[in-house]
Amino acid sequence: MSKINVALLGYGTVGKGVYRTIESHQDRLQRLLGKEVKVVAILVRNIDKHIAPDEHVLLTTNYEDILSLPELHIVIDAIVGREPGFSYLKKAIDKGCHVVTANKEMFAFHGTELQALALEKGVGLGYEATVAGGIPIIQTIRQLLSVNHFLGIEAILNGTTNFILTNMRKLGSTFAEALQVAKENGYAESDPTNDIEGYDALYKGMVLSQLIYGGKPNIKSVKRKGITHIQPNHMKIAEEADLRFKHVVTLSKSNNEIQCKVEPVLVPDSHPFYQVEGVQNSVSLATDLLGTLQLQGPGAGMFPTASAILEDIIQLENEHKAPPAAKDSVTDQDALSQWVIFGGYLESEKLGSDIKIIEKLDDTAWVIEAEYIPLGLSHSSDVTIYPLRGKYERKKLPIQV
Ligand SMILES: NC(=O)C1=CN([C@@H]2O[C@H](COP(=O)(O)OP(=O)(O)OC[C@H]3O[C@@H](n4cnc5c(N)ncnc54)[C@H](OP(=O)(O)O)[C@@H]3O)[C@@H](O)[C@H]2O)C=CC1
Ligand SMILES: N[C@@H](CC=O)C(=O)O
Repeated sequence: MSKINVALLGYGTVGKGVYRTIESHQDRLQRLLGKEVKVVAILVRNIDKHIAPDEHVLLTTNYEDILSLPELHIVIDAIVGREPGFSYLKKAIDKGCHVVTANKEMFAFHGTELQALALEKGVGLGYEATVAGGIPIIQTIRQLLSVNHFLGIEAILNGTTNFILTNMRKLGSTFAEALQVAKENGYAESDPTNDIEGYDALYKGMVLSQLIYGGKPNIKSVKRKGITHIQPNHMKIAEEADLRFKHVVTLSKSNNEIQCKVEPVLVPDSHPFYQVEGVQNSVSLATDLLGTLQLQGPGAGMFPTASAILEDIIQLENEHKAPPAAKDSVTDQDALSQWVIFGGYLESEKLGSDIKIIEKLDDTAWVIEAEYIPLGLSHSSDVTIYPLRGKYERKKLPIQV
């Protein structure tokens, strides 16, 4: 069985989650892709902290070792920060690899350039894991965008802050205690300032903005506030009035300007975010046709993030499947098996024995079935041939020519 060779950049919470999921879901992946998916190399920063999970996996701190692998198909970015992630993915795309990233900071700033490069090189680029952890938000928005116009988004996009707010309120934890558990659970960024001061949520908002509005908000005009100043006694008073603190990203566009806010807000028990607890994220998408769609699910952590990355791998592998091998035949219609021929008088000698007449529609129109249309017929000036999509159901008895 042929293989899809994968390199993992980063072997922390996300990298390990991806490795383990590829191992545990190998049979399923093989059924879906018809190929074995194999992690062949892992890049880390500090090699002394790690052991290769398998003797056949190259564990290295040198990206060039990975780029020089002769057979490499997919590079997954699960490292931290804008650089070196951006440069690494550019090199992977240049080499002809598909790339998948979970690195939202890098993608928020360099996503458009990477997408253009991937398009130019004919490779795939997946970034489902950059926003809202395991929620398939990127796919959902892409699908909706084909018909809907987006009026705005309201979302809880950071699992760590929602987890901290929940634990402080429900368990009476201090801020520091709740953050410590979020770190231990693998939810927090390697520098948790990104979570608690709202940078991570802002990066995710930027990724969504680029997808929905084709541009990003002006960073200088974005109101970004974290959760560090929320006082426990304010939480208590709010709770008694059935109000809860939620850290919310709001995205909209008016007068051709994209507005983005990241801030703690209070929601009443009638609001959909009221029950969004712990590491959950929630995204409320307001559209012109569908109305408002609400998605909710785990926003951080090892396996929800691995799920998003694996979804990307499956999708881009299927999108970039090699086309079926060309036949020796002569027209570009040869993948089709049925055609409708209009015009002229169809003579059996013109057709040849490989062509079956399915039905005569009238004196000048015929439904036929064949592997391909012979050149003589397709170049004949008195006939027009249309490929038939789907399977034609015969209405009358077949007619002999
Ligand atoms: N944790 C989560 O729930 C989610 C995280 N993400 C994103 O995924 C990425 C990874 O997150 P996470 O796994 O939590 O982070 P971790 O801190 O757990 O792991 C980061 C890994 O990347 C490696 N690394 C970092 N910088 C470099 C570098 N310059 N060169 C080589 N290796 C490097 C580290 O190596 P070493 O171990 O040697 O230090 C480590 O193995 C981040 O961009 C994050 O924002 C996205 C969605 C969810
Ligand atoms: N630190 C992030 C991880 C996922 O993106 C979060 O808590 O949401």
